[in-house]
Amino acid sequence: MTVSHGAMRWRAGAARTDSFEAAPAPGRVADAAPSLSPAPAMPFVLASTGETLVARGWLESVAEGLEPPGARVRRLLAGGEGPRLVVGALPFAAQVPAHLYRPAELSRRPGRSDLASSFPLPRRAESARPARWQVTPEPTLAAYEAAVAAALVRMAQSQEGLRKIVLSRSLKILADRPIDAAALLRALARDVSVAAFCVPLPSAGAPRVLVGATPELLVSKRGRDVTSHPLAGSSRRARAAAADRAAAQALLGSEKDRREHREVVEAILDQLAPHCTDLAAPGEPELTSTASMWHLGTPIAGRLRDDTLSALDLALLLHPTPAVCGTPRAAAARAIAELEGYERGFYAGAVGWCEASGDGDWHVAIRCAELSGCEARLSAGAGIVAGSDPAAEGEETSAKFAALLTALGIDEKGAPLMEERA
Ligand SMILES: C=C(O[C@@H]1C=C(C(=O)O)C=C[C@H]1O)C(=O)O
Repeated sequence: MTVSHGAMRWRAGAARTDSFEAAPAPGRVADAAPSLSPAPAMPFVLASTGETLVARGWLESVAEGLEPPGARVRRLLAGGEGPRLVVGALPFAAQVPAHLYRPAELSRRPGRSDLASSFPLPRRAESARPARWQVTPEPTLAAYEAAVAAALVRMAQSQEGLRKIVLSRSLKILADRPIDAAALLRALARDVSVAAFCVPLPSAGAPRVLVGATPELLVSKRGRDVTSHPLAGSSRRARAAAADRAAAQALLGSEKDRREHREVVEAILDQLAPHCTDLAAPGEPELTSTASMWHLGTPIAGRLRDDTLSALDLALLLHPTPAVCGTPRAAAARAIAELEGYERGFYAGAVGWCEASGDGDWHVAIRCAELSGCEARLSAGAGIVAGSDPAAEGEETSAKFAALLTALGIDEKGAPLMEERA
């Protein structure tokens, strides 16, 4: 079988999963469904604490259609050859198509594998790493703070009960050489408290990939057991132990952050309740940390009443939670579209996998960057509620950029970090 799309043609029958050749005749390309993808240049990788999943190659995309994505995935996985699972990414906005595909090869290992040694990802020579970086904030920090102020006014005057809006900003990065997605993934994966991921994205031109390291589990399903671990309420970690502990305690005691957090937990419990028995969450949030951030988190667990909902169905039910959108959802999404001033793409969406059995994991796509050649776009957001301070929310987004920027070896202005210069 040969499937064509964009500028590449991939032979599913070929022994290697990542071989592709030059473009077929133009007429053939025009016929192809827009959601089809050529063989990705990078594998799909999801390295969490529970499992490391690497999916190479590409057999078939989940085509757009009138049926809900969960039903289309079930149909795709009902027959054919290859691993009986789909991998991919859900965008933030409902009007952007999801990117889900069946890979050609699958490797799954329990626990967190060392990506550097376990998986031969392409390596680039030291001399080929970028030396100069240009970082352009989109929007600027000042414009972001003005948007936060506007969001506070909008909530205060809201007729729709608008009480949380998650506003983000982005950094557009241009390097003097192509950015090495595999090196970035390996650097991010050193923080074992996060799920490091790499998702090849559809592209008509240069390969595009979403790379990140998220601390937030949207939903996981094994048999009838469902879990979620929402986060909301954040503080930058400090280098000195005493200051770090103080930052954590201040976060735990913050009424504003607890209110921001409760919005997410209540929304997830409300969405899951009709489908679950034994749905449970602790009444108080817990502290959870990454290498650079403290968050308030709540582990949620339930048991599905019946097993017809897949992990993907559940992800689509919950997404976008108030951790990345707001409450009420529709009004917050409208406010985001009007106030943010850029397209989120797959940032604040979800990345994960779903098998034919319905089991699967979906993680919230934050602390990530879309890479293509010499370019990257990083995004970071913060939940705005009554009592939020625009400057503090701006600083929170800077703190959230730190994981990606550190892994790239630069600061928010594009200057090499001290460790990198040494
Ligand atoms: C939106 C982001 O993070 C989300 C927002 C948080 C907050 O507002 O405190 C915390 C964790 C995430 O749920 C991001 O990292 O870009």
